[in-house]
Amino acid sequence: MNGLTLQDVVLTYPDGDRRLTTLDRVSLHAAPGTLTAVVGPSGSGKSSLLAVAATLLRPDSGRVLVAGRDTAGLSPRQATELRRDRIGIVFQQPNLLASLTALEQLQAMAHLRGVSAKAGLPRAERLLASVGLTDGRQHRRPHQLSGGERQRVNIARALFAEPAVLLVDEPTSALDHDRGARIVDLLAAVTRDHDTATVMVTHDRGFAARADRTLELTDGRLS
Ligand SMILES: Nc1ncnc2c1ncn2[C@@H]1O[C@H](COP(=O)(O)OP(=O)(O)OP(=O)(O)O)[C@@H](O)[C@H]1O
Repeated sequence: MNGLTLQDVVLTYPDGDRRLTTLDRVSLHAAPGTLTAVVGPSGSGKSSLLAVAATLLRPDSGRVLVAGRDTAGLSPRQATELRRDRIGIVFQQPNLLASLTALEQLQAMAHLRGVSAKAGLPRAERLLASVGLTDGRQHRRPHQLSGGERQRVNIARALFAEPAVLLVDEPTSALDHDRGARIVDLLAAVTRDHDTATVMVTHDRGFAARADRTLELTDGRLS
């Protein structure tokens, strides 16, 4: 199955001499071209869910399939390659490099993949234009951009490798309500345009309602 699939995922953390169950038999399927919001309060396991989906954490049991590929048997190197090629990740705080312009942030992604920055330029320009970064703003460094614009660069950068799966952690936390709503709408649009299986975690129900569907995470259980 394409997209992202979690089957009966259990994740525990050590907690003194016991273990704390953070994800409790979580199953979900995110199809290509759909935006799924996972909403839940602080501590419900949202970041842990994304870390497991990103193959950054290995679950205690259950399966994680990325673009149809079972991630269980992957070596660390194969998991790194899968993340680089198939998974885009948008963190809460845009972790952009302070010294690079918006365009250069994307060109650096080309470089990471063994493509020259010059060869990556047209794609970088197209992607930035598609998230609304035009009129010279693509040549600005992060401190010369607004919080919403920085998040747009972050999203464009995550799309650079044409990922099958896009994982988004609280993309609106640094933004006021209107800018946050526009970022969620942008995520819905890029999800359709790039046919990504997008999972966005948020504690904000209003933003979650703008997604194609909303799932609730409560104490590690998804419903
Ligand atoms: N490395 C860790 N070791 C032990 N416990 C952890 C670890 N990381 C998270 N936890 C615990 O797992 C639970 C879920 O944490 P998680 O960060 O996934 O929640 P969250 O829903 O993303 O919260 P928030 O909205 O506050 O970011 C919490 O009880 C947290 O204390």
